[in-house]
Amino acid sequence: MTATANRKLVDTCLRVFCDSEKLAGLVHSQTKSKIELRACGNPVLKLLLHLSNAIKNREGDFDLVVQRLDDLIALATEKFYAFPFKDVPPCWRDLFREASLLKFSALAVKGMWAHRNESFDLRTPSEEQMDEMVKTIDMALIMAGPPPSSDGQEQITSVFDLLQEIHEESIQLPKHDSPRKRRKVDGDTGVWHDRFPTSGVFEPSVLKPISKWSEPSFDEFEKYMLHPKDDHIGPEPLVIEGALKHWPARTKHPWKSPAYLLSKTIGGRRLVPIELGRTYVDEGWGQKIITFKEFIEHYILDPKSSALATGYLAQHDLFAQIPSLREDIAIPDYCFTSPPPPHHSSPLAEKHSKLAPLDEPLLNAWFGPARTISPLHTDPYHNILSQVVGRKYIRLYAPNESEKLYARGVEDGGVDMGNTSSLDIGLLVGWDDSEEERKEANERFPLFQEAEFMDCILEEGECLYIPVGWWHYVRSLTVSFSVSFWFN
Ligand SMILES: O=C(O)CCC(=O)C(=O)O
Ligand SMILES: [Fe+2]
Repeated sequence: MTATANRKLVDTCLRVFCDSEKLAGLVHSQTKSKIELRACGNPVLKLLLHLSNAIKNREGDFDLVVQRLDDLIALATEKFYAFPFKDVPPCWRDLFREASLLKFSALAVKGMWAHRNESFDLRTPSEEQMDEMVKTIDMALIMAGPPPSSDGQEQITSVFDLLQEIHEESIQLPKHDSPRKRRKVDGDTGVWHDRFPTSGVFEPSVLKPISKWSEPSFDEFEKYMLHPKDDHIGPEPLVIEGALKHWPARTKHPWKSPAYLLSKTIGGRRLVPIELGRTYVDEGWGQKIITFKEFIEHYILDPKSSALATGYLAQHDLFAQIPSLREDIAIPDYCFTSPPPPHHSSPLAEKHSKLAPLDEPLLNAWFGPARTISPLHTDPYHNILSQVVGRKYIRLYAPNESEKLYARGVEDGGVDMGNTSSLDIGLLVGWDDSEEERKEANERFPLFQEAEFMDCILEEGECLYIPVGWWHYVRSLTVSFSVSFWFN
């Protein structure tokens, strides 16, 4: 019941997020954080403690408390721009996270606790208050990363579960309302569609089809990898049919249904990072963080009329962020086989073979409209790319074709793009641009046409095994949702 969820949520905020001892720990910890935060002035930490007490004791003007917390978040954000993202000193991440959790607490207490006495007014927060709460805590996760302790991570997960519960409770309509009305989430189109459109865009012909195998067993797949046809090349890509049959995402919890995805994301309020622009090597490419609902509404369901750039939720660990979606899928057994070391010798292969073994496969979501393009690149892991919704054209080149594929190098700013090719396959093959442009591009990259490839259209429900180091170019033909499982 919402009342219980409300109570638990407020309790977590007051007991955990506003815990002065935890915040004081930040002040007194012997880490670099302390020194750096001290350098910017102990007042920052004092203010944090002061605001936390104000929330805990429900003293003062909460709007003002939120404003001061916004100032602290802005101070931390400024530092995020002063460093490459991965080098942002932990203290600024800590400040961002703690100030955000306090802001969340202030919003939650304000939205749900009406009186200043010990009894709850069991009020359901308004839509706007829910929007603001979810945004605040999701931004903290995305910008600052999850809290370092597993306790801290569990607390955040349970807060999202409670918010989900409160949301579900709030959309329960009285019995006499029709089910049709229940699904109404979108003001413009009235009702969310029950499934994403299946219409497609231009479809390249498959010229060198990759072999297919229906549900190989664990042993059969391991043998396939260990005893390749050509010893110089090693295991080749393989389309695996039937392996996703039992995934809830393909059966009772259909990811092809926008309404289902929205229901899992607190009514589409969860934030996701989106890549914008044709491909990540194009000029003008960028990223932004938007709500799941905005993404589905503007970039997936209505990509043309919105006149926006293509948006792609690409290479994002959505399942760490939303664990209930993780329950709709299963790591394919194939990821637990022991693949052979790279068969070819190259600096890239050397780098791959030095990577520490993963404890668990790395999961990533790839969700977007028709015509997202992942340019030709390699990854340092084997991959089972699983197609949950829609279809994709995929073209692969063996590692020993690398000289014909014009890998980029270290670019301005020191970013190593050695795993990404300079080639725009769509342009070179003539799918996307004029004949003249195609010719010109081929003159610039004369070896490209000699490179041997294999290709496929990965259909809904199929997986593609991509061996480590193989170049791949991926182009969605319809709305598409794939999950990649990287393993070694
Ligand atoms: O599906 C895509 O767009 C790219 C997938 C990919 O590159 C991968 O899973 O490694
Ligand atoms: Fe990849």
